[in-house]
Amino acid sequence: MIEAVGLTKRYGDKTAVYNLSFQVRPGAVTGFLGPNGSGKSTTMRMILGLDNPTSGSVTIGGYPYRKLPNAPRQVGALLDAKAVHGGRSARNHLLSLAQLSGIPARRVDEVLGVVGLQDVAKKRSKGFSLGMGQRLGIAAALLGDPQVLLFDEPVNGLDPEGILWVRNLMKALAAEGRTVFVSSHLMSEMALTADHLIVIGRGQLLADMSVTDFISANSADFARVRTPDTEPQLREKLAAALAEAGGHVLPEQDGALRVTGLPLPRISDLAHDAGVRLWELSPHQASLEEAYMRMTQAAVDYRSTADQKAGLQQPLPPGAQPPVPVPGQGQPGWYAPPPPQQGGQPFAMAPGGPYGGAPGNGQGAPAHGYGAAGAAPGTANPYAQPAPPAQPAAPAQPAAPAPSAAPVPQDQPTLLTKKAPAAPQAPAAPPAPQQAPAAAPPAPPTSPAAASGAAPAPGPADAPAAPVSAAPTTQPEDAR
Ligand SMILES: Nc1ncnc2c1ncn2[C@@H]1O[C@H](COP(=O)(O)OP(=O)(O)OP(=O)(O)O)[C@@H](O)[C@H]1O
Repeated sequence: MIEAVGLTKRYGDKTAVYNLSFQVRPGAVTGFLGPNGSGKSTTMRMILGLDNPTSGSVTIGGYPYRKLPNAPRQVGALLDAKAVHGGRSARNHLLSLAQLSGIPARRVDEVLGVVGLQDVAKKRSKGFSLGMGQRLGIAAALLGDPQVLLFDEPVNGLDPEGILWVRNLMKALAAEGRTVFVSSHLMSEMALTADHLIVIGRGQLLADMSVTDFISANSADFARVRTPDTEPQLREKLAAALAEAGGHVLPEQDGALRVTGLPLPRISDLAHDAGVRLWELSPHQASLEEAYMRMTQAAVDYRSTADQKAGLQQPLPPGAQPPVPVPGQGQPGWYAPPPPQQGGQPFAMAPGGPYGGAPGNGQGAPAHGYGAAGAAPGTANPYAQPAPPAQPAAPAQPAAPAPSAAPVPQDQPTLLTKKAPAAPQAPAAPPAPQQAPAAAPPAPPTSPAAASGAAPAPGPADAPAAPVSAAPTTQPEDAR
């Protein structure tokens, strides 16, 4: 198990990681998510003893990495696939790492086979493609057959077959009881690979929970309802009935309606009562990408001047007028419904019809769409997954890391409530971390070293380099 307690890292006046506490448990793939510059690599470097924390600590199996007995046999990592001696062949690169750690040469050939590089084992790695380099880095991480594995963006540059292979590899490693900690920006891939998520923003913990809980906590489940394409008036009629009954209704591009706030049986009954035939009525959950975007948007440092939400925005039906952004406020029209506990009220009835009405006023007045006038916020989740236990009270917010930090209110965007963008310069304190709703399982046994009660190894100077592609990155701190 990896355990961070109050982990903080400052580079001069830059706070890269602040007061981070989490556990990464064996037997699961734990995804490590966060926007660019949020501190993921810094955290991984501290886990691997490549950077010293300014304060706090991080241990693997109860030991700081540098004091871990026989660390290269217990921990493998891929931090930077390019950190190899390009003049060496793949095999020689792995062989040199193996020799440093007392790993037998036959293991080199084994891992070359595992990552599919056996045919190019004698080729110099400087001629490798990005994906081949990633495979070599993964081979290095696997070399010591470690119980704990860290991967920083392992699928970067891999082809679809390679991505599938990495996904299956991570899952297989976790299924063997290993601790697998993997960072990625590919949400669709994380949704398929990870069991648990640790999400950070601006160096601070935003969420520590299962993937399922994360999506539920940051989006509402919804229903898709479709009426016969040939009779558009039925769609209008149903939308009005659903809104009247307290539902929140959004048009989808293909003519269907996206409905939150009403359970499926109720939608069916309302359609029946209104004399509207249905071509589709199906339950849906927002994607991890939608939930992640919703959660982290207040903690994004590097944002394109182009509309970064374009692909997530609610598409408008033909002829509908797009919502008009309120100057100085966020873009209306988030695609993912807000989570129920955020009191999401995506739509209120627009005067003048479903797509008409005044531009959003930032308080819930719609620019388009259907909805119940004055629908109660916090409408129950329509698709009735078991409600998670009440979240424990959020811990007191830590002081902002930099003196200039300006607090930004917890972002609770709804489809109509627009958020004020973060102040351009001031690093904002991210929202209070979400805790896993379910009680954390008891901590499984720690790494073999700790479990066996082995005495800590000598100090840092004696710690052998890990047989990992992290090893060559041991440049002096602050050199970047
Ligand atoms: N050696 C260093 N010296 C100064 N600042 C650093 C150093 N290393 C990291 N930082 C800063 O710390 C912050 C966190 O960087 P880090 O690389 O950990 O983020 P990240 O989450 O891994 O980002 P990405 O997703 O883009 O890889 C950034 O603002 C970065 O510029």
